[in-house]
Amino acid sequence: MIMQRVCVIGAGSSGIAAAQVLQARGVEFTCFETGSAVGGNWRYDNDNGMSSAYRSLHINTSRQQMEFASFPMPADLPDYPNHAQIAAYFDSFVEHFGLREHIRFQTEVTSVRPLPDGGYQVDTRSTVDGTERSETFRAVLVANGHHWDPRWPEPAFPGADNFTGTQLHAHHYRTPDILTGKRVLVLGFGNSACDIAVESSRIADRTLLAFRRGEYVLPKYFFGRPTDTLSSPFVTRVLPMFARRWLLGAFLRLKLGKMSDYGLPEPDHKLFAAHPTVSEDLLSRLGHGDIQIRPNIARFDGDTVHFTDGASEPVDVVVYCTGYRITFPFLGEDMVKPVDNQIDLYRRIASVDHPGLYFIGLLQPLGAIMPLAEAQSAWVADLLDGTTTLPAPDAMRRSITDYNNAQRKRYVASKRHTIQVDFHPYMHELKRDRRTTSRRH
Ligand SMILES: NC(=O)C1=CN([C@@H]2O[C@H](COP(=O)(O)OP(=O)(O)OC[C@H]3O[C@@H](n4cnc5c(N)ncnc54)[C@H](OP(=O)(O)O)[C@@H]3O)[C@@H](O)[C@H]2O)C=CC1
Repeated sequence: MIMQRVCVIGAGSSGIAAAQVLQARGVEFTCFETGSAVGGNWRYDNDNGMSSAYRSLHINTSRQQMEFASFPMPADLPDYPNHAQIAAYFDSFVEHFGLREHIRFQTEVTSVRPLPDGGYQVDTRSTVDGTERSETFRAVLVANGHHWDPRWPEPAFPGADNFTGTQLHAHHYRTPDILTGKRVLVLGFGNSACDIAVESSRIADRTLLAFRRGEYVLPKYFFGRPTDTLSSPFVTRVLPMFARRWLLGAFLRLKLGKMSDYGLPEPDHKLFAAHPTVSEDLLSRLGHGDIQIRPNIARFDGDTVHFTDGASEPVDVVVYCTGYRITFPFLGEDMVKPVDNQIDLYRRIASVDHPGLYFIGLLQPLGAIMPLAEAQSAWVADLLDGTTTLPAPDAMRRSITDYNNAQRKRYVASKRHTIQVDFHPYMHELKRDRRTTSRRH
């Protein structure tokens, strides 16, 4: 039997990007989605249970940066749309390209197994009536997202089990009413922590923001323009990293001063050495005294949180904004098992050991994922329709090692920095690959 079809797992922003590209390239495919709608993380209260979106969520990359190249966002949307506007955009993307009929909704992928003669067996289960099905595909594009499986502090803080207050992860946070009048502690210094601390600071009795490492808090605007529009393929080509670092550092100093001017510790790393923390509001909430800074949690005792500086105070609610684990429940551990979020893929897309297994949108860019997922899908489509081939496995492994070494040099060691890419250089790398008939190391 000749397997023609390709499987796409997930109909979030990356899955629908893949679907559009495959359809345009005439590659037959079926996309499976656990929930009843497209949009993944950007679908508030998604019935697939995997969205981490909270009611007040606005994207922190600009509309101009996040739109698909094949389908611009409506120009009347704000610079930083909210989740409902983004989900509506994805709905219209799917309608425009007629992709809905290729998406099998309310169908969970339970297992993906390689077949002895190539291709994959994909097992699914209907979330409506439990019907199970097995089908074969010549390739699998995994687009199940990486912001849905909450990472709780590892190891848990001593005494956490007996803490008498409420503990929740940012993944489960939806609306601020649960914080009203409470003594709230938000842990972490990523974008979830900033958004939730700011929201808490308006209604809680007291808001503490605790973290183990200082960050640069980037504003959403510079010179009246969304911050990420200051970068471009031209800028990243002509200015080396040290020059971009110097320039952004100078802009930041001019606009905001130093982080310590707001009572924050100065970061112990250079700019661009951590995933950007973007907030227009955090610094002013600190200035108003409505958020107070604390070091990391050391332990819990009843309703009291002890911090690493020896201080302690009573807290009612702890919101863990400690990031997410990269997991693939449908892939056997013998296939792909990220350890501490480390996953080795050629160009952050292709499995070396499992030909035909690709990952779309498994990236954390300095920029937005959506156009990169679209470009990755075109890169994969070249392989699927035979336009190009992959390099030899050894060359791919060398490339992966180079990438991992560069990551270690560039970024603060953290489980949140294993899949980072720079938007324009990565886009350029994919385009350069596509211009060659055989992918080189
Ligand atoms: N508006 C938007 O568009 C938003 C986008 N996002 C995106 O979602 C993704 C996830 O963001 P987020 O949820 O903030 O998670 P992140 O992984 O970005 O940040 C996790 C934070 O928790 C800290 N942390 C982890 N473990 C511990 C621990 N045991 N003790 C103390 N601190 C710990 C990390 O510190 P360390 O750095 O030291 O590891 C880091 O500060 C990011 O890509 C982010 O940009 C999130 C929210 C809003």
